[in-house]
Amino acid sequence: MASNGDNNASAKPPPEPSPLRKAKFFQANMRILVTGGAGFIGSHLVDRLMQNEKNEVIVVDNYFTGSKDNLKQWFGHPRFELIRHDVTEPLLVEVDQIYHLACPASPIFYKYNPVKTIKTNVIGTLNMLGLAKRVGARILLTSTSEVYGDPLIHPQDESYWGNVNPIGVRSCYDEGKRVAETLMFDYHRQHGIEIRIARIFNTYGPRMNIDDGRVVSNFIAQAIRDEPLTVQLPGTQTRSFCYVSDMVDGLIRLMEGDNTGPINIGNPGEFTMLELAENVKELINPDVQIITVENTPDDPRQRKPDITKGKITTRMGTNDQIERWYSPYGGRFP
Ligand SMILES: NC(=O)c1ccc[n+]([C@@H]2O[C@H](COP(=O)([O-])OP(=O)(O)OC[C@H]3O[C@@H](n4cnc5c(N)ncnc54)[C@H](O)[C@@H]3O)[C@@H](O)[C@H]2O)c1
Ligand SMILES: O=c1ccn([C@@H]2O[C@H](COP(=O)(O)OP(=O)(O)O[C@H]3OC[C@@H](O)[C@H](O)[C@H]3O)[C@@H](O)[C@H]2O)c(=O)[nH]1
Repeated sequence: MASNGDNNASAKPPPEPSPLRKAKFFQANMRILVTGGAGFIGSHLVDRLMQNEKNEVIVVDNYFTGSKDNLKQWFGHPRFELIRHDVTEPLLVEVDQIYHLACPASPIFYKYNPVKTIKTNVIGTLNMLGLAKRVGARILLTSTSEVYGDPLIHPQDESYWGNVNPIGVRSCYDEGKRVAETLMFDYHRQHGIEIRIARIFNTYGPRMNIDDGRVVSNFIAQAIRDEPLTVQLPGTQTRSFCYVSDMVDGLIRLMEGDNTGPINIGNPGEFTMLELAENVKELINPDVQIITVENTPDDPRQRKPDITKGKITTRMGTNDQIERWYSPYGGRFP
């Protein structure tokens, strides 16, 4: 009987490992979980992550405000998985990074079921931190400029602790995100979890739901439908709008960098809501009317990010034009 050694003498040598392994920039494959990945920002983030062939992407979403349609380009792709799951329930998947976005973002949606919103922020973030701890993953939370509430300093930098009503109709979201940030830092200090916190400022772009209720999509939808643009009183309140691709750049750079945050990510170009309405009117429908309507309680009167810290960690976008968004989005209107 021939020995194993005799057999091997005529066998081919094993194949060489891929030359990529010896390359200077070789990285092992990365499995990345994106919660809320069927939503507006999440689906753009997934698109960008999928462009890197070393990434496998798992999306979990309960489709409250998101849609499978936002991800249909990835259905059937071998590096992509989509799971219907509510983050208020525990989840076990083996991943290296977690982008934790799951949470309704538009005020009309987060106020619709406030108890669910706070559960999503608190229990959802606890579950994702538990997962990060168990599998040793780095986790990034998409927090918000709303942690500054109705800010008493302007522009807002990360050292400001905010001016938030703890019992108001926006508190389920604002205070929910503040607790989520607390949980992130407690897991970091107590369990050594690698954390990243992005404080996102108002973001706009394609795939915002037409009935989303946020101001940019509202005004553009109204202008296209020839309905009056509804400026909520007083109209002098300000926001600073960031285009979604710049936001995604910032989030990925924050995840890949060394800074835990919190880091403001946004565009410091600041507009009053009246100015925004006039801008949309001029660009889309010069004949449309602008009217003023009642506002909702606790609406922040001014908001503009100080992005000094973010510039070091991420690359901020320029002051984008509405047209840049309007043309790809226009095709989706009825
Ligand atoms: N868009 C902005 O201007 C803005 C500003 C500040 C912070 N953020 C944060 O960024 C994240 C994404 O915002 P967006 O604008 O893409 O909102 P979005 O509403 O379009 O997306 C949120 C996604 O989370 C999903 N989701 C909600 N609750 C869930 C739950 N319990 N379990 C699983 N999935 C759930 C929704 O179905 C949706 O797909 C949110 O965390 C939001 O708080 C957004
Ligand atoms: O039709 C409208 C809608 C809104 N507005 C005004 O536009 C401003 C912006 O309102 P939006 O609903 O777009 O968004 P907000 O800035 O209140 O909250 C937003 O900011 C932080 C994020 O975390 C939230 O997810 C996001 O929705 C508010 O002052 C509001 O009063 C109008 O004037 N007309």
